[in-house]
Amino acid sequence: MTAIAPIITVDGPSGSGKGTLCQLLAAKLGWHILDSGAIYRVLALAALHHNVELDNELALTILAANLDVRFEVTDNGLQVILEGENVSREIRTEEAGFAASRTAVYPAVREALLQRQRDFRVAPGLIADGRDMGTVVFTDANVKIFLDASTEERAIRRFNQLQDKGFDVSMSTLLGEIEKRDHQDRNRLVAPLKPADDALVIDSTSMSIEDVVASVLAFAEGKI
Ligand SMILES: Nc1ncnc2c1ncn2[C@@H]1O[C@H](COP(=O)(O)OP(=O)(O)OP(=O)(O)O)[C@@H](O)[C@H]1O
Ligand SMILES: Nc1ccn([C@H]2C[C@H](O)[C@@H](COP(=O)(O)O)O2)c(=O)n1
Repeated sequence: MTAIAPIITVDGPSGSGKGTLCQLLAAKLGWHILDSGAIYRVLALAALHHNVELDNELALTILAANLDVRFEVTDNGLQVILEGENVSREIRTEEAGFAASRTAVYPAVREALLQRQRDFRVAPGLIADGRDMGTVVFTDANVKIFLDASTEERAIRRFNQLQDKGFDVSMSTLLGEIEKRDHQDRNRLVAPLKPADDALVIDSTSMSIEDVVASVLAFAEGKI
C-alpha cells in the first residue's frame, strides 16, 4: 500500500507572505509546492485571451476544466506556462490578482479546479499555498497554517515587491486594491478565506520571515 504524502497548507490574505514562506519550507523539507493562486490568475488571463467575460460562470468553468497550464520549477523561480506561452510575469500584477479573485467566486469554477490541485500531492510531500487549502482542498493536511498581517503592512510589502519587479505602482491605489480583494475573498459564498478550525494562526506583521519559518517548523514537529 502506498502511504499518502504529507502536506502543509498555508492560507491567508494577499501579501501576508504565503508564497515566500512556502518556498522556504519547500526548500528546507525538499517537498513540492502548489501555488494555487497562480492557477486562478492563469484562468483569468486565459479568459482575457479567449474573450470570456469574468462574470460568465459557464464559460469560465469550461475554460477551467480545459486549462492548458504547466508549472516549471527553475533557478529563476516558478515558471508558469499557459498554452505554450510563459506568462510568469504577466500574472503577477495586482490587476491579474483581482481578476483571479473574480473568477474564484464561482462554485463550478472552483469544483473544476479541485482535482488539478489535489494531483500535486505526491511524495515526499507538498506545501500548498492558497485561500482554501486547509478548509476545502486538503482538509486532512498534517499541518495547517493561516498566515496574516495588517493591511498596511501587506500593502507596504506588495509595494516594495512590485517596485523591485519594475512595475509602476502607487501606495494608495495598492492599499485600496488589497482591501477590495480581501473583501471579495473573505465574503464569497463558496470556500471563503478563513482559518481552518485546526490551523495555527500567525500574525506576521512584526515578524521576520525567518521567525515565521521557525514558528511553522516548531508547530509541525511530530506531525509530518
Ligand atoms: N515576514 C515578512 N516580513 C517582511 N516582508 C515579508 C515577510 N514575508 C513576506 N515578505 C515580503 O512580502 C512580499 C509579499 O510576500 P508574498 O508574495 O510571499 O505574499 P503572498 O501572501 O504570497 O501574496 P499573494 O497571495 O498575493 O501571492 C514579498 O516581497 C516578500 O518578500
Ligand atoms: N486557493 C485559492 C487561491 C487563490 N484564490 C483566488 C483569490 C485570490 O485573490 C486570487 C489570487 O491569489 P494569489 O496569487 O494572490 O494567492 O486567486 C482562491 O480563491 N483560492
